[in-house]
Amino acid sequence: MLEVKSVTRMFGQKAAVDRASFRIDGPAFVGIIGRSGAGKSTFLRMMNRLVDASSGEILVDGCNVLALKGREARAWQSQCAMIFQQFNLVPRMDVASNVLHGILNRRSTLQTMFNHWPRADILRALEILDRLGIAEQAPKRAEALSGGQQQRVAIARALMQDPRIILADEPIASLDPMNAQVVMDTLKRINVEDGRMVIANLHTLDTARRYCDRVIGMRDGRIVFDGTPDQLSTGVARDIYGADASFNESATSTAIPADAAADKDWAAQMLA
Ligand SMILES: Nc1ncnc2c1ncn2[C@@H]1O[C@H](COP(=O)(O)OP(=O)(O)OP(=O)(O)O)[C@@H](O)[C@H]1O
Repeated sequence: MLEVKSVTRMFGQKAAVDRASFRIDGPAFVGIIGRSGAGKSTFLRMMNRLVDASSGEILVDGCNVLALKGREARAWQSQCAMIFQQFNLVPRMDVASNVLHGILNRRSTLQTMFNHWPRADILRALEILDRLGIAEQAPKRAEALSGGQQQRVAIARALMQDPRIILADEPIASLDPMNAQVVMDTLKRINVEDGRMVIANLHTLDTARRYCDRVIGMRDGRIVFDGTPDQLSTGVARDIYGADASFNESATSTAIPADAAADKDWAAQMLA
């Protein structure tokens, strides 16, 4: 389904992504890990066409999405929705409108100016919010929600596009461990229940091990590991992160402390 062939992005003399190649056949949950500056964001941005590649191909069902232009490129962008570390919501706008903005590019300027949304779209937005456990937040301003709730709104906005692929750039990097877990559980549900591929840049090993079917490790723009979470040993992680023998996994952990985990169900209800 997805084949990445020798994709490179140069910034001046530096290769941010250097001949990256891999293939994903089904709707897998893929984690990309690596230290800051390894090229993870640049890769996701190339997939979504926010950044142009210098060379290489990304084939989706045989079509090179890197070569698409104009309307076709925009159609591809709505097929691979992106979520970001900082949620990228409109803070003063209500939650439901933020979700509806996922399909803004399908509407006329006039409809947008008068904030007129077809009833079917509004119902679908509310349905998605309900599915993600935040329907009662729909009338509130986005800025009034917790970080975990805001990220779920961003996921709802992505789902509004009905994408085949969800690209998540450090989706939990701004969240506390409990909210991080709720957001990762949500992404996993969407992956398993809907069969949508998820590719997430993650900065913590334990999250990659827990949620991913496949982990890709990047270092200095190159893919230096591509395997299952089981194969992601401490030694392999040390190579990916370029750390010496003192490498400490817990430094990259988002594990929830035991007493907090006991409160998880209660917290999940409170967060919903
Ligand atoms: N617009 C740009 N102009 C110049 N260099 C850039 C640009 N964007 C990224 N880079 C460089 O490309 C390299 C890869 O950056 P990228 O943001 O993709 O890494 P990352 O693994 O996502 O890191 P982080 O986790 O910190 O976001 C870095 O050296 C970065 O400085």
